[in-house]
Amino acid sequence: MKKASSLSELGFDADGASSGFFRPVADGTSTPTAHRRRLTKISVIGTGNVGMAIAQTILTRDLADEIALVDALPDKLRGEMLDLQHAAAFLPRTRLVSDTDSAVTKGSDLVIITAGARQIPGETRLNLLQRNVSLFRKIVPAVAEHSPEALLLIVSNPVDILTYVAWKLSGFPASRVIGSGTNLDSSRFRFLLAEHLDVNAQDVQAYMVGEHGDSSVAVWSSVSVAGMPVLKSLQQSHSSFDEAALEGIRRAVVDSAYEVISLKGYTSWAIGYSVASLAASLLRDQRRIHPVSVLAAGFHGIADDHPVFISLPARLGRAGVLGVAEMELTEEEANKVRRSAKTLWQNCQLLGL
Ligand SMILES: NC(=O)C1=CN([C@@H]2O[C@H](COP(=O)(O)OP(=O)(O)OC[C@H]3O[C@@H](n4cnc5c(N)ncnc54)[C@H](O)[C@@H]3O)[C@@H](O)[C@H]2O)C=CC1
Ligand SMILES: CC(=O)C(=O)O
Repeated sequence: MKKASSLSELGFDADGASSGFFRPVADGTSTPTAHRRRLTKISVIGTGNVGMAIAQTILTRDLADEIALVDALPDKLRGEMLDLQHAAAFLPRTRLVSDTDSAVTKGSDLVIITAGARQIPGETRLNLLQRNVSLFRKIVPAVAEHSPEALLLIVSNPVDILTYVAWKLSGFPASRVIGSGTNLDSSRFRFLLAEHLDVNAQDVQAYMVGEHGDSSVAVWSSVSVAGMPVLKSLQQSHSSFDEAALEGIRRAVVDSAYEVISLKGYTSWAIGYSVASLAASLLRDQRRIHPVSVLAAGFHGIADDHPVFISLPARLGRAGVLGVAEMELTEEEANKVRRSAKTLWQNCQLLGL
């Protein structure tokens, strides 16, 4: 049975401020609507494991005045909203709304899409393509209509292809359509290196670029700690850091997602933090550099007429992607990025968008 979740649903005055508990100052200027600043609204489409980890992290980081949640399952959706609302006494004030109708997202500054099928153990991200493209055909045009000025942040997998799909279906400029990409893979890479070097992962500069998935590329040539190139010193001190060892570490980064999925059924906490950090950089105009999925045509020899989204380090701010770093890659690294881009581009062409 649906129970009321607010006093107004129980028939009480909708506006507590008019209850007589507070009165405007004598000249009447302190009404509840006076000097209202523009509020920041974030919408999360899909309130499964990933969507809720993102919503929860955004709440604790105080990134939005309003969060709108959308899912196809009404009971689960309402349950998730209420559960978060009940933490109100411990969190910054954030209005939470939810609906199965994406009209609830109207006027969003940032729309994060996590809806869709996820991998079962052993499945690759690319296996999800057809199911999730069908969902995106329903979701993206509607959210774009409700929030024509929003930034779109895509998380559902395969994230690079779905970012392309969202770009096409929304009609938004590429600077406002971003895939969470290898921001997460790069954190996994930094974690492994930080453990080995016994330093804080935040002090390890290291990027995974290319596809968020099996063909992601570890940019060893750019790994540094305290401004010192890590690869050179590792190779000088341990002869075991040969090509095979480096590929083994890259593979460990890729496999870490599969391991978590085989152990708990899905990944959620790390992607929650990853996406919240992207939301902060975007909405707070931080101009931080994140490896995210961006329109990469023309970079690293990817053909200008191959519109494909893959991860490269990008400068993010309130307008979205403010620029893509012209990162120095070795010839081998650039070749791998081009190969990934070609495979993803071929997949995108088959969609006929
Ligand atoms: N890019 C990345 O780094 C990561 C991406 N993912 C991807 O995120 C996606 C979600 O994963 P989980 O949350 O674990 O899955 P989940 O199954 O827990 O949640 C998916 C949610 O989407 C909802 N949904 C389905 N159709 C919908 C529609 N038309 N409108 C609104 N909601 C709808 C479902 O009801 C469900 O609640 C998957 O595609 C997964 O592969 C997961 C982790 C990391
Ligand atoms: C599932 C997924 O894409 C990840 O955790 O990397």
